[in-house]
Amino acid sequence: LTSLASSIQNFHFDNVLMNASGVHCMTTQELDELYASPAGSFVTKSGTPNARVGNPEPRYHQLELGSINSMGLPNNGIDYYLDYALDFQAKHPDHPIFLSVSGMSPSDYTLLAEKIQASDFNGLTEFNLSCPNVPGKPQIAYDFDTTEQILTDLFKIFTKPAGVKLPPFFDLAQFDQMAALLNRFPLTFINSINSLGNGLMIDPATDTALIRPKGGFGGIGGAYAKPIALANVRAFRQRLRDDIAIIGTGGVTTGRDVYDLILCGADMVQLGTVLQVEGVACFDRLNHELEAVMAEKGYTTLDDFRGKLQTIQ
Ligand SMILES: O=C1NC(=O)NC(C(=O)O)N1
Repeated sequence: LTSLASSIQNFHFDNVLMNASGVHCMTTQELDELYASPAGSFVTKSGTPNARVGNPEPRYHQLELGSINSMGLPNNGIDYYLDYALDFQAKHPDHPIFLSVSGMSPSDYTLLAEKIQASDFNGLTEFNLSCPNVPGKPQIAYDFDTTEQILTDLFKIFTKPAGVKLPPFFDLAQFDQMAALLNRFPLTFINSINSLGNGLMIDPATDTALIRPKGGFGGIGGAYAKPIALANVRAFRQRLRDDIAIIGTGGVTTGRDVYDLILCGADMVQLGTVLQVEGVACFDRLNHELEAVMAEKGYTTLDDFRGKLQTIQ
């Protein structure tokens, strides 16, 4: 699979696995480790206009079937990640990477876009429209009007490869509405899904919420998220323009889960909770497990089965 070429438009990645923003990507050291790993590419922690401390701890907890987090966008600021990206691309011109950015208000997205547009960054930019964990702030992409405004303002000035990180949707009319909106913009990709917003889990010994922020409310990731991730990838693949690539994120713990996201239409696959739990060893394990599933089916490339989910006739 390492020779596998999966492309997002003009970009070619030597394999489809990469980290999900927020996991193993806060510091230059963690980003360097991702480059040194078998991951095909990597994405930075969402950079905000100014560095942020984020929410009070405990703000992350591993669960039996996944994770809960209410980090609150702690990050070193957009300049830190942009500086890293510019230095990285000078050293590794043939290894395109993703810069994730998040605004604290709609106007922040234009500010972030202007900064990246003015820079020499030539990778892909992921505009995070779905953080569920900043107290008082909504998951932007649940508000269609605000999303339309942000994308309209953004694409007036941004001409580099861009995508949006979406929250999970749970209603077919919302898939229709969001896809119709996204199809109006020159997006290179969408990334679906972000964590399942505002879940709650309990410490059985103390009858207390597991994490401190927001009375214990946080985004759910891991195996719990798989059915929702599959449905969102499938629904957007069925509705989006063919030239908009889809990064599938959510619920991956085995190579079969990677296979299933690709079967639903994913061009690349991001790993969150499994990378947090297992570390960079998960990339080799999952690539080998994916290879085994493909071999079992007689497939040699992802194009043999991408988007070919069958339905019961
Ligand atoms: O977009 C995000 N999704 C999450 O699940 N957590 C982080 C965060 O809280 O920073 N952001």
